[in-house]
Amino acid sequence: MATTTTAAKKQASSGPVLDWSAGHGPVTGALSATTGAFAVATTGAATHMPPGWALAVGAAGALGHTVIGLRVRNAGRTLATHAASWLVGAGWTTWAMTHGPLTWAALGSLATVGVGIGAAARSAALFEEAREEEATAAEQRAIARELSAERRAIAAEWIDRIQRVCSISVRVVGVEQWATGAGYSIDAELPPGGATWNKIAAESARLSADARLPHGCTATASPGIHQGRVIIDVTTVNVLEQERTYPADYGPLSVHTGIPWGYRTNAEQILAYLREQCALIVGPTGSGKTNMVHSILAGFARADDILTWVIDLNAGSAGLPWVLPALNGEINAPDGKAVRPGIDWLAGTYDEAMTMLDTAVKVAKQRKMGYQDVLARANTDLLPISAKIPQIMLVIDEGAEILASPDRQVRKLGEKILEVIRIARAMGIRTVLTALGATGSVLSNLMIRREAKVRVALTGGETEGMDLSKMFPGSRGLRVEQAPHKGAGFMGTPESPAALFKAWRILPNQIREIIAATSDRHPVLDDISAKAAGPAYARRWDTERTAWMREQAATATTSTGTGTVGTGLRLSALSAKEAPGSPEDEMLRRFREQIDAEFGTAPEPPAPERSVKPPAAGGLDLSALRGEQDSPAQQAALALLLAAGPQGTGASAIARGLSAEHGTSRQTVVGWLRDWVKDGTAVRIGEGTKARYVHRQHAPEQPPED
Ligand SMILES: Nc1ncnc2c1ncn2[C@@H]1O[C@H](COP(=O)(O)OP(=O)(O)OP(=O)(O)O)[C@@H](O)[C@H]1O
Repeated sequence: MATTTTAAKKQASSGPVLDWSAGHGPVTGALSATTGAFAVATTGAATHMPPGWALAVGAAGALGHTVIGLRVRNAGRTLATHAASWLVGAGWTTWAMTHGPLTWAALGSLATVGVGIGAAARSAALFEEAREEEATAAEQRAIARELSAERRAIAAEWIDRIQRVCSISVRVVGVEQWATGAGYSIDAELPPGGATWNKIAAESARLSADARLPHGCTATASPGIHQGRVIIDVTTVNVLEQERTYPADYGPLSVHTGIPWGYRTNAEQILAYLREQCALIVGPTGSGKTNMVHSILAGFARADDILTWVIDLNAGSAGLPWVLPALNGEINAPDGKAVRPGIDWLAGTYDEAMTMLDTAVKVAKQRKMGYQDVLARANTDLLPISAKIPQIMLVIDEGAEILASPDRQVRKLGEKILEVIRIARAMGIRTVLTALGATGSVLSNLMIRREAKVRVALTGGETEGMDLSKMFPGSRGLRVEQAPHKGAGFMGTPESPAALFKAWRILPNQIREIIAATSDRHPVLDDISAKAAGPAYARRWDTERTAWMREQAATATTSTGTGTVGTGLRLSALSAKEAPGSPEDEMLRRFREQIDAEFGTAPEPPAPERSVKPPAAGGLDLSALRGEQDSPAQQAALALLLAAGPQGTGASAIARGLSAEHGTSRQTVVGWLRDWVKDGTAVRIGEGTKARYVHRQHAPEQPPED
């Protein structure tokens, strides 16, 4: 109450509040003007107000609106309308006060004034709207003019350049600047007289030099919409030089929509379509192959219709970062649920790899029989892959080396890999093989040539043994020197011709993020397949079958002495010696139970199919070495280690040395080396695939004994 009185007093003392900027439409404006004028006239007449006052208020109103109009940049015409409305209103009020407002003449003329003001205001508003639209259009025209001026300049520059370098007079039809900002494409018409696009393509290097493009940028010509047109893609920023991390969007993917494997020189993603294709990735040591495998596994983990099975006989380094954080319970899901590993199965030993490949063959055969009705209904011979019937992607690190191995045992694995490739395309099992090199023998295999058309060659500056023409038959102008950066190389798929590309850098923290983000997205093996896969699959996380993972972690702990491995994962919990029934055993058992209970990855088998051996004390399954202790092969291996001197050697080199005489597998040698490190015979230097073993006689200093 008090407030209202104060406000009323304030208003009374400061006079009527006039809001000059208050907005009115044509109707409300006219109404407000006429009712206001009528009110002033009747009150003025009743109170004998001098009529000149109304005129003064009108003049002030006209002035006030004009000032505000100018401030908001109204058109002159709008200003005039507003001012005129005030003045006409004021004129009528003055006249009505003199002659009496309550006469038919006064009321009639007021209505006419109202309609007049309304019509004027309406036309002013329309005019104002049109004026605004015109201003926006003019602004857009200016931007477009600026853009097309830039495009016209590019077109003129390249018409001259192509004339100068290739002696061809083209007519540029369009210039498209890439949204990524890494360059532009020119669409040009070739002159009549038989000029072809490849004439320009052949001069790519000279055109790039003439355009003064930065190193690593290219001008590449390709066919246009018909044979008389050419598209020239010009990169102006060398994105292959930059380190780009795996995109932070971990949204769902599908085998049908393609899985991004990296990016092209125009910074656009390149997708691998693997429903029917297998893939081959070649990269020498240090080229960024392991990193690329991780970014591939990231894509597979994001898909809701892919189960990833990994074989990595090289101490499981490709797969472990996708399993251990979940296995160790290091990642907490927000809802407290168990987190599933980022891959569905990891084989790090020969036996486990064989089991996995046998299972894949069984699944493929069972799917062929069990899904006859589904195939008939969908009228296809390609099993319709979905989250309910997932695709199995077998990723085999250094799989090409397995195929080309001289070792008889390893070759058996190779034969199984080829069998999977041969029989399982239609049934949704495909492979990704990596290779250190040795592609000649692998690519001469008809099965690989035919089925693995998604190909990657990571060069990382390595020129030795890189035969790009074998990897990408039919593509010209690919030179290893074009991709000198780690993680960069060439990629070609049936959909996208071989060209430069780079894999994203992916670090352990992103792997952990992806494991967490995708945990409840992974599909479950369909019942028909799970039945075929049996206990071999259902028990894949059993203690004795994952013992090697713990051993791997323990070895890494011993060698670094810090409780962490190169991947940055905390493995100290696994480094302790365990006996059956130890906390680690218990943890693994609980992990498996949780996985099965939460996700029902497979039906619980009645009894294990394989003979399950209890893990030896210390958590190591040494069965592979039983009967081989101090065998001639082992003695020969020790001799090779000694002969390697302070430089040391690795498991592969020793296995190669033994292959002719003993045919020992690399995996067996890995086991021996591991034992020798434990009992102090050898010292391990370096990490992961760079690890070397030096005989203690040559070791620079003995590791401290605890
Ligand atoms: N896509 C990439 N972008 C930037 N740097 C990369 C990329 N990939 C790899 N690197 C760099 O190269 C190094 C080697 O990568 P990676 O371990 O993947 O190679 P590799 O071929 O598997 O070698 P090795 O067999 O010796 O382990 C990495 O530590 C990283 O510094």
